[in-house]
Order: sequence, then C-alpha cells, then structure tokens
Amino acid sequence: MTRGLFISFEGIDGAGKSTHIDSVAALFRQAGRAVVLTREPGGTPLSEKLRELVLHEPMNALTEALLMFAARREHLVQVIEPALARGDVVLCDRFTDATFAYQGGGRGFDWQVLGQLERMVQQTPGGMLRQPDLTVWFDLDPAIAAERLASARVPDKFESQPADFFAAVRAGYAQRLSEMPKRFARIDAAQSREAVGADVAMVIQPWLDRSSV
Ligand SMILES: Nc1ncnc2c1ncn2[C@@H]1O[C@H](COP(=O)(O)OP(=O)(O)OP(=O)(O)O)[C@@H](O)[C@H]1O
Ligand SMILES: Cc1cn([C@H]2C[C@H](O)[C@@H](COP(=O)(O)O)O2)c(=O)[nH]c1=O
Repeated sequence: MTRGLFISFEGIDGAGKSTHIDSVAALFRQAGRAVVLTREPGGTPLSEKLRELVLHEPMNALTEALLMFAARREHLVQVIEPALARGDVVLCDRFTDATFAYQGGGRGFDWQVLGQLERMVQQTPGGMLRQPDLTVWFDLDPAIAAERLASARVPDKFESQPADFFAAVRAGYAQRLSEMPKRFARIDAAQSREAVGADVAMVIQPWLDRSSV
C-alpha cells in the first residue's frame, strides 16, 4: 500500500501560501494520489468553530495556545491520521510550526511548554510524534506581506498585528527551521508568483517522484 504523505505550508500572514497550495494538490492528483487539502486552525466542524474564536476574540496567550492545540488534536484524530493511514497526501495550510512562530515567537509564550503540548497532542496511534514529512516555509519580509494584504482583505486579529509582531513570528519560523532543518524547505516568497511557484514545484518534485513508483 502507498505510504501517506504529510506536507505543511507555513509563513507569516500574506506570505503567499494559499496562492500555491491548489497547484501542489493538482500535481499530486496528476501523479495518481488522493489528496486531502486542509488547514489549521480548522479542518473539522469543531476545529472550524475554534478557529472563529481564536481569530476574532481577544484572549490570554495560554488560552490561545491551548485552543490551537485543541483544534489540532481534533483535526489529527478526525482527518489527518485517517488520511495518512489510507495512504493519501495531506496538504495542510499551517500546522504546529505556526503555533511555535505565532504563540511562541509572536506572543512570547514559553517554547518548552509548547514542546510539551506538541508531544502530547501529536502522538500517533503507534506512539510516535506526528510531524509533517515536508514543511514548505514561504519566507517574506513583513513589510512586503503587509503591502500585499492591504489591498487583499479586511484583517483578522492576527493580520491586524504590528510589523514587529510579524518580525518575531518570522524569527520563530527561522528557529523551528534551525531545530529541524531536514523537514523544512525555505522559499524566498518575495519573488514573483511565477518564481515562487517554480521553487515550490522544485521542492515538491522528489515527493512526486516517490508517488509515481
Ligand atoms: N509572489 C507574489 N507577489 C505578489 N503578490 C502575491 C504573491 N503571492 C501572493 N500574492 C498576493 O498576496 C496576497 C496574500 O497571498 P495569500 O493569500 O496566498 O497569502 P497567505 O500566505 O495564504 O496568507 P494568509 O496566511 O494570511 O491567509 C494575495 O492577494 C495574493 O494574490
Ligand atoms: C495554525 C495556527 C494559526 N495561527 C494564526 C496564523 C494566521 O494569522 C491565522 C490563520 O489564518 P490563515 O489565513 O488561515 O493563515 O491563525 C496561529 O496563531 N497559531 C497557529 O497554531
């Protein structure tokens, strides 16, 4: 049976993740793989309700971190683990690196405590720690992201944060990359859409090759 594959897409708000995820899904489908396209926070009816709360209600930093992990636990149990067990490709718009970057880097919440929650929430049925096989990090200067978002939509609670918050979130992603370099592919998201798309296709290619055999 084909092995399941878990790919997450990360970056500060407005970095360009959503622009490229559908194309990645199309590439895997062309290679004959079943694809589950999902997002965090969200991905199940309950997790989507939690998303509404965390994106729009002011709350304590610990409450925010716990709700992110509560939504994730539900998402893992209901959607991600069953899809991986079937051998599907799971493409997830944000996963736990976002919690380290936003709640850890951005809000200054304790990194070690986030690590404890990660180990508790992401334990697989076989007792392993579930992590993405690949994390595509769209790395972008917060000033460029803010310019892109200004003309795109009404900002939510996170998107309304000042530039120094996003500089800290970006540093949080950089720290996660330094802790787990093999899992990460960093993309220079300041390039044109076409150039970013080409870089994304390049980092996905080895996983597509494995899908075809
Ligand atoms: N390379 C690019 N150059 C210029 N604009 C871009 C580029 N990539 C995406 N955009 C535009 O920037 C805006 C944000 O892109 P997108 O929604 O893909 O970001 P995102 O990372 O998914 O953001 P969020 O996490 O906040 O949902 C959109 O208006 C999109 O069209
Ligand atoms: C998973 C996760 C997300 N966030 C933040 C990051 C974004 O500002 C929003 C999600 O909005 P998007 O348009 O779907 O990117 O939530 C967070 O702070 N912590 C997390 O763990």
